[in-house]
Parts: sequence; structure tokens; C-alpha cells
Amino acid sequence: MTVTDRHPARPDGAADTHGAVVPGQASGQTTSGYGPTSRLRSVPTGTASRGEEVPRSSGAWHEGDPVGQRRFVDIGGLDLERGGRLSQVRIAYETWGTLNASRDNVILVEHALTGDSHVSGEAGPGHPSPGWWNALIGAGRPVDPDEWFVVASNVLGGCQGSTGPSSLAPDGRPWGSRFPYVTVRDQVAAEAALLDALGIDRLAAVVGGSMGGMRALEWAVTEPERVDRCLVLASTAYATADQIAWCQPQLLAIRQDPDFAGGDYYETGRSPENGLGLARRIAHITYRTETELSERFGREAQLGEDPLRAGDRGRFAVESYLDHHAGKLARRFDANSYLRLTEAMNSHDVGRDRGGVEAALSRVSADCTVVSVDTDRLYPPRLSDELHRALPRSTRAHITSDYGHDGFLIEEDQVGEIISEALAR
Ligand SMILES: CC(=O)SCCNC(=O)CCNC(=O)[C@H](O)C(C)(C)COP(=O)(O)OP(=O)(O)OC[C@H]1O[C@@H](n2cnc3c(N)ncnc32)[C@H](O)[C@@H]1OP(=O)(O)O
Ligand SMILES: N[C@@H](CCO)C(=O)O
Repeated sequence: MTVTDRHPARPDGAADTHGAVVPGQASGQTTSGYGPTSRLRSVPTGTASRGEEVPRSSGAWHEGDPVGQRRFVDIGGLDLERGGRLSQVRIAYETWGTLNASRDNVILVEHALTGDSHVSGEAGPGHPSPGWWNALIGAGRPVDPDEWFVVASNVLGGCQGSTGPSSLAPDGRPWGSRFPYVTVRDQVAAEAALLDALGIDRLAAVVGGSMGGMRALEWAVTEPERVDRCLVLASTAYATADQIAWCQPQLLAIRQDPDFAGGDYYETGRSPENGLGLARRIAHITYRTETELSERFGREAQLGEDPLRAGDRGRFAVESYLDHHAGKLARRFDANSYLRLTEAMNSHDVGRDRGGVEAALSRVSADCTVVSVDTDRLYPPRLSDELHRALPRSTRAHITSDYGHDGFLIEEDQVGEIISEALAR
């Protein structure tokens, strides 16, 4: 295999620290919006109300108008699957296109673990990163807003505008450690309430990868009468022992960071950025492939560094690469959200309390497309095969990629083709 070097090693890699904190930013002065000093400013201030009007003409999406599109809906209280209740839940969402008169052109796009509602568009105010499926939505692209009304929300438990651990609890203080355990089913229930509030009864399609694929599938099982098509990419019907095992050291890395403070770090002036960065390093290795890392970085030293000098801070290029991804996530993501969302992924099992996986999947009436990445070591293709076999109406599709699990984010042309075919059926 020859891995295309899409991102040559950074000559300025020294800008990435070994820890997650960027030079010049003392711990507690993160720019992420979730650090203790800035956290309160991160709480969304949009005018939210249940039943707010779906944007029609003003909501029409057009290229070059990517920022400032996020909206918020207060869906009220939510009883949780594992007990407890969130009394006030806010969901952040974005839309592209226009809801048609018969309200049957809606596509719900579900983001993965650290994604958000910004599926398409530039980075900018309110959006720390550019759209994570930029090539898929837009005029002449697989999901054309002239035809489809696309909705994407930030997941319950997240940190990009929807209620999560960094939001304020009713007592006016951050939820922190008090934020309850939420499951994928709770997240889907919150999304269903969002769509109710928007006056959307039916989904022409729900599509998602990885953790987003879990929610897409859960939609098709929980609300079969509302879902016409379901596309599940690089995902599974249940979290496996191997997936849960990879998550455990990530959870421990965050919890054992002294700055975690039991989850109540928002008001301490510090945050567990090192633990979050370590979690991202572990996770990122599972998102890519052995061959990609070996061919891309080999045994190269990071420019200007010497990894073979004992006691020095010299790094191999691949170490610098992981440091970079660690720092980047720690600047844009909240550690408590990472914990709660990881726990939610671990909870995923469509068969729980439904007589098992096969019985649960037999309820699905949607036209399903089950997609795997051939080199995915975290969500291996055999899990997609199992899912495909158990679904009553399913098409099996394959992404070929050098990049492993992240192929569902990187191979946009292949994903686009698969989505176009599913929407044409
Ligand atoms: C893109 C977003 O984050 S959108 C927000 C929502 N995000 C998501 O849903 C997914 C989160 N994102 C991801 O998982 C990843 O960013 C992906 C999968 C999209 C990126 O995949 P790729 O495009 O293959 O990027 P890759 O893994 O090669 O990393 C490239 C980065 O590593 C840096 N890099 C490469 N080599 C080195 C090195 N030796 N030392 C330090 N940094 C390095 C590059 O400069 C580049 O930096 P930048 O992203 O800040 O520009
Ligand atoms: N790279 C993805 C996680 C893998 O599904 C993300 O950061 O959301």
C-alpha cells in the first residue's frame, strides 16, 4: 500500500507540545471555550423556544454563508433510560435547504464522537472547525439543498451548544460531575423532541458514521415509522468488548488527571487537558491504520528534534503528529463531554431490553445501507456484515481506504456516491 501524504510532516511541529496545552496558554487559559475562564461564555445564548419556526426562505443555505447558522431549541425535560431526568434540555442545530410543503424531504445527519452540527461550511464564530462532511452538502453535491432539507444537531451530552456537562444546571452552576449517565437512546429521544419541535414527522433519511451511525440505527429501531432510509457507516449494532476496552484507558486518562477534580473543574481555574489529550492520542491510533502510520511517518524524527537522545524532548514525527491531534482536541472539546459521550457509545446495544439484537433489528422498516471501511480496525467490516444480515431491507456498501476508521470522514467521494445511490432508491 502506498499512503498518499495528504499532510506532509509539519516543519513547525515544535509548536505542538508533548502535553495538550499549547505554549503561551497556561492550563486554565484554553481557547476552547470550555476552560474554566471562558466556560460560561460558551453557554449558548440563542433565542430558543419550543416550536420555533423552521427557517424557510431565510434558512435557505448558500455557499459562503456558513457561520452564524446555528440555532437552539429548548425541548423541555427528558426522562433518561437509566434513570433520572434532565429538567431543561437545549439542543443546538443547523439546517441547509428548505422544508418542502409535504415535509418529506428531511435528511438528519448524525455526527461522530467529537463532531458537531457543523456538517458543512467554513470555520468561524460559533464553529471551531470547518464542516466535517464539507464535500457532501451543497449545490451539485450528493445532498443538494435545492432538493433536501438537511438537519444536524449537536448531540445530548456534547459541548457545542446542546445541553451537556459544561452547561449550567438549574442551580446556575455547571453540571460537571452531576451530569447524568446518558445512553444513545436518550440522545435519539432528544433528537426526536427536536424534530417534533420543528414540525418534522418523517425522515427521508438518517445518516451517520461511528457514534453517529449508532444514533442513525437507533432511530430506525426506536422510531421505525418515522424513518424511510437509514445509512450506518463504520458503526455497529452494539459496542463490542474490543471497543469498550479501547475506551477504558481513555476514560481513565481523563479521570486520573489531577485537574479533573472529580469532574467539577469548571470553577477551579484548571481543566484536565492533559488527560483529554492522552485520550485522544489513544483513540486516534485506533482511528487510523498501522500501514498508514508506518508508511507516512516511518522512523522519521520530527524536524529539528532527536528522539534518540536520552532524557531529551526529541520526538519521532509520529509522536509529534499525535501531540498535534491531542492539543487540537483539547482546545476545542470538553473533557466531561468526552467522558459522557464515550460512556454513551459503550451503552450502545440495539438489542437491550428488546429480546436481543436480531429481534430489535427485525422491527426496522427503513431501507438501510450498511457501510464499512475495509481497513477499519475499530469497527471491523464483520460488524457491518452482521448488521446487514439482520436488517430486513439492507444494501451493503464498502469504502476502500488507506486510513482506517476515519475513512468515513476522509473518503468523501466514496461516501458521496453511496449516499447518492441510497437517496435515489
Ligand atoms: C475536522 C474537524 O475537526 S471538524 C469537527 C468535527 N470533527 C469530526 O467530526 C472529526 C474530527 N476530525 C478528525 O477526526 C480528523 O481531524 C480528520 C479525520 C477529519 C482528519 O483527517 P486527515 O485530514 O487525514 O488529517 P490528519 O490526521 O492527517 O492530520 C492532519 C494534521 O496533522 C498535522 N501533522 C501532520 N504531521 C505532523 C507532524 N509530524 N507533527 C505535528 N503535526 C502534524 C497536520 O499539519 C494537520 O494539522 P491541521 O489538521 O491542524 O491542519
Ligand atoms: N475521528 C472521529 C471519531 C471517530 O469516529 C471524531 O473525532 O469524531
